[in-house]
Amino acid sequence: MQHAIDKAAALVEAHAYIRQFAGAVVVVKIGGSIMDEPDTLASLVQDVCFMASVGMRPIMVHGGGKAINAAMGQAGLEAQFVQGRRYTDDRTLAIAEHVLVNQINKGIVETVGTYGAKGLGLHSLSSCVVFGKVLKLDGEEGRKIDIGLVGEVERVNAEVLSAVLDAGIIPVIAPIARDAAGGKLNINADSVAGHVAAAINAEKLVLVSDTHGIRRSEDVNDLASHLTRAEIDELIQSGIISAGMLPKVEASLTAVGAGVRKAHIIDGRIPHSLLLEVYTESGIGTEIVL
Ligand SMILES: Nc1ncnc2c1ncn2[C@@H]1O[C@H](COP(=O)(O)OP(=O)(O)O)[C@@H](O)[C@H]1O
Ligand SMILES: CC(=O)N[C@@H](CCC(=O)OP(=O)(O)O)C(=O)O
Repeated sequence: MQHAIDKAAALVEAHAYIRQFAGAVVVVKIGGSIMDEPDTLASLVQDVCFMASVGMRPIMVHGGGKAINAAMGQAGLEAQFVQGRRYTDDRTLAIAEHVLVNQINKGIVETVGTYGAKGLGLHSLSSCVVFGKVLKLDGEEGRKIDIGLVGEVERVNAEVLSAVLDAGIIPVIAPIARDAAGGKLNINADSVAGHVAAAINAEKLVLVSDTHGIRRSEDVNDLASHLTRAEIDELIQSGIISAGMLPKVEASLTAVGAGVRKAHIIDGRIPHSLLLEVYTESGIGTEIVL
């Protein structure tokens, strides 16, 4: 009996948040790091569909770095990353687009359908909503680092996104952008999510990855529940925040800097971590604040 009463209490707790977030846009970025297990991905998509059915307006942005690595390996190419971004030549771009758009995006849209919601893939082979220019990374002594056909976001078509949301459809965005000349650029999916959240004035940005949160030291259990821009800068300088975490903190700061109320990094391997973050009092993961 107590178990049943606890379940009802969880629903009542959720009710307050369901009312608070009615109509609010939340951008959920799904990292390739949690896509190994189809059940984990499906459960996350189910959570997003739940959010839509209780009145939120979720937008999904997905990555797929691990799957691209595997496809590159099969093609005899070695993946190289600089500051969390993949060095991308023509062949790599073609592989990344195929994996991200034809496999992952398509799969997520189909899964949305199985949970009774409607998803629409927005990407380089359909209606693209993300436009970019070539990204040059900052190197030592003011030098710029060229990593090929990698982009940074210049513009997000928020009008198209709003129209899709107004139609009750969940946008599912893949991180291959168009450039001004009609070419394509590979953009880190966290960066895309941060700019999408900023452009559409989202309430929240949630980056779902394979870590309980951001480590503050070498100790894997030393996780931060909150981090400010100054603390993040220090952790980058000391090398504690590195690799794939770099674009996540940058994206979170882009979003909160533009007025998005909350940016979170949560662990998608915890069942229903997304619902726990949005609909309960006990926040999980790391929240990035200004
Ligand atoms: N300070 C840190 N705290 C937590 N994870 C970190 C940190 N610095 C680097 N990382 C790495 O970032 C990874 C997440 O980035 P990434 O592999 O690109 O994930 P995703 O595919 O979800 O975008 C973690 O698994 C971890 O290895
Ligand atoms: C330029 C760049 O790095 N693009 C990423 C796009 C996919 C991505 O970001 O996937 P995750 O979210 O799984 O890391 C890449 O090629 O891996």
